[in-house]
Amino acid sequence: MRTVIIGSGSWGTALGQVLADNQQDVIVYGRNQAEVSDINENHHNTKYFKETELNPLLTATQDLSVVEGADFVLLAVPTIAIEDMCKKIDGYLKPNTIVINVSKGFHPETNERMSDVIRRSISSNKLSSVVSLIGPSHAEEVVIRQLTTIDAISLKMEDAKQVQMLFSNRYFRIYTGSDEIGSELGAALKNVMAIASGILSGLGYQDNTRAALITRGLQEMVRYGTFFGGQERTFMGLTGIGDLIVTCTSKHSRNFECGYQIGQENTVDNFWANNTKTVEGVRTAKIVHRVAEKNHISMPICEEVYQILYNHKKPDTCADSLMLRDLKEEFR
Ligand SMILES: NC(=O)C1=CN([C@@H]2O[C@H](COP(=O)(O)OP(=O)(O)OC[C@H]3O[C@@H](n4cnc5c(N)ncnc54)[C@H](OP(=O)(O)O)[C@@H]3O)[C@@H](O)[C@H]2O)C=CC1
Ligand SMILES: O=C(CO)COP(=O)(O)O
Repeated sequence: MRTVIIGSGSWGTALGQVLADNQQDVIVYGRNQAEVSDINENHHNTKYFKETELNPLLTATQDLSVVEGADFVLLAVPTIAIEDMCKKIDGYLKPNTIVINVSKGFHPETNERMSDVIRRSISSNKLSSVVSLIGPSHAEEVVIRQLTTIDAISLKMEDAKQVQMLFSNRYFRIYTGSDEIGSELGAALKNVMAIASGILSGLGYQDNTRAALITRGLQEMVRYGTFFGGQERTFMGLTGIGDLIVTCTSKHSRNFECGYQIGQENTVDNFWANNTKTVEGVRTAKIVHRVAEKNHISMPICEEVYQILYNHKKPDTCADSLMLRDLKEEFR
């Protein structure tokens, strides 16, 4: 069985190494010459992992035709690039390919979940199913083989099980599930909560505040996710509370880091001027704002993040906005 990973960034490289550790036939496609050479010649991906030495069995290429004949194709590019990438690889795919999604967020214009984008953008005869591999998993820790557990979610359980077998090993354990809506919505929304958690930390708020944020953030995720058909119990698992905890509390989270900078500087201006990293929660906040408003879903924390990011609301006024809200506005 052959796997091609599309994207030589942090997550593509770390997941490639898991498969190399499992002695699977795997290769990473990257558009960036420096990253590809670094992997092939130095067994490093210095841009993302500094000194960490990669498994020498992991190789990379800049030739997209490598996708031809692959049994598994894993898309490790940001949400904004998924549709375009699916269209580029479609011609190379063989029938019944399992496409693995790891991106967390929505299509920037249509608001679709990633599995829907992939199903729409790849010819149906080429696709066995989409399996989303999501859960609490910072690439920086997976690449140094920290114990990690995530979910393989698919509408086709036999494909989820194949992905489970492919990736599982002594430091990387995969569980399976079928609640695609609840899992993908949880993984997308937790990024907005991680920005909120970073903002509050940057403003100087401590442990009580973070616990409140995580708990009330989870309530918002459940409210939003169940409105669209996700199952409440999914949010108590790895793609919900698990991913929420890891990103709201970790220095590795780019969403947390983005929020932290905004909170410390008490303005969003430098973030907009200088950010070059993949911070998925920023666009997700805008989509959640639009969708929640249209459907009358109460999302007070997400709304504050949106107001800070897009309407220049001062971060230090947001605590009052949340804490002094009408007490009658109480959702369990
Ligand atoms: N990093 C992590 O710990 C985790 C990430 N994820 C999710 O995985 C997804 C990918 O993130 P991650 O690997 O971290 O991101 P990175 O920014 O580390 O890497 C993104 C990769 O995609 C490439 N890329 C970016 N834009 C395009 C494009 N338009 N066309 C083709 N290639 C493109 C980049 O190339 P270049 O270097 O040339 O810009 C880079 O190789 C995100 O949705 C993220 O939320 C999920 C779990 C963990
Ligand atoms: O999703 C992640 C870990 O599970 C990565 O989080 P960030 O995108 O915030 O770095």
